[in-house]
Amino acid sequence: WVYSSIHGFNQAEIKEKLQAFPGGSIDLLKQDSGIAVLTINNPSRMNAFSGSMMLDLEERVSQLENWPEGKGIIVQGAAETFCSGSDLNAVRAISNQQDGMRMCMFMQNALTRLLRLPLISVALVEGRALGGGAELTTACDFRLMAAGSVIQFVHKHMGLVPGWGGAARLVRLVGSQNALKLLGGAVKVDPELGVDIGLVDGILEGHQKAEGAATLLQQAENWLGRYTKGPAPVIQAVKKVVLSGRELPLSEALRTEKDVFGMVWGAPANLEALASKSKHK
Ligand SMILES: CC[C@H](C(=O)O)C(=O)SCCNC(=O)CCNC(=O)[C@H](O)C(C)(C)COP(=O)(O)OP(=O)(O)OC[C@H]1O[C@@H](n2cnc3c(N)ncnc32)[C@H](O)[C@@H]1OP(=O)(O)O
Repeated sequence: WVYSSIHGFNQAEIKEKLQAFPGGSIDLLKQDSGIAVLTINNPSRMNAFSGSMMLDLEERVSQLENWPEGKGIIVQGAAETFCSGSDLNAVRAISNQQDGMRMCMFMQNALTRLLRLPLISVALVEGRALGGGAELTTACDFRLMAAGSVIQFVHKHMGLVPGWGGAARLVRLVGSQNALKLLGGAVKVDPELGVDIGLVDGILEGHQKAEGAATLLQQAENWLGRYTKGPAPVIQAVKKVVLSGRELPLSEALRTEKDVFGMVWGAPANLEALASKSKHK
């Protein structure tokens, strides 16, 4: 949690406020494969985040934090587009300073927890990821884009900067020079540019409803499968050591790595591998 009561954050207050802006949902499907699919679902508003969807997101993240069998997660939008950011109707209604700050802290908490899940996460971007939708993509470990899709931090055009943690994460992903260009120019990032600057990890062909070919979701699952093959405790351990290396100062990251190592050392997957005398040819 980035913000709690010691930062003057009153979660109950903002939850009550957000509840007043209903519409859409965040749908979670946990699969036996250990890969979950999280769908941003508000197609009549290009999957914009209503207030109740922000609450839904936090609830879904809590469910994923308690999923021992989980290994990975794909975040996608419904109806062939990703997410057009905050619902502008809600934004207009809470455009005062106090509510804006509360919403910002709530979403930073939720997206930070999403990124910190012990699961390998992929944003599957089809169509547009705008404003808060672009920020959401940075709260995943990887981004895959369908041909013809766009990620755009449109905040400058709204007289804003990212507030859901998207700027801080973007700098870490693409460096400060590229981040400044993307935010300062509200640049439309297509898949090729995304790959070029290191924001995007793969380009997918086809559509969600592709006939006779792998759907985008199947392609994303195949892509992710390379990294989630193996027992859940080991995959979760991999994510934890990378996360601590990414977020913590070196000494703290090393101590965390020791603790995580302690959890896999002598555990069933380790003993099985030792017994099988495996060769890594
Ligand atoms: C920037 C900070 C903030 C944050 O980080 O919290 C935000 O995210 S603010 C939101 C930023 N996003 C936008 O400003 C998107 C504005 N919308 C568009 O640019 C277009 O609608 C677009 C490009 C997403 C789609 O254009 P297209 O021509 O394909 O479709 P329509 O414009 O007809 O859209 C269909 C329908 O969706 C409604 N819509 C789209 N985005 C939003 C939104 N963010 N909030 C509320 N409603 C949205 C749009 O108004 C249309 O509704 P209709 O009733 O049919 O007019």
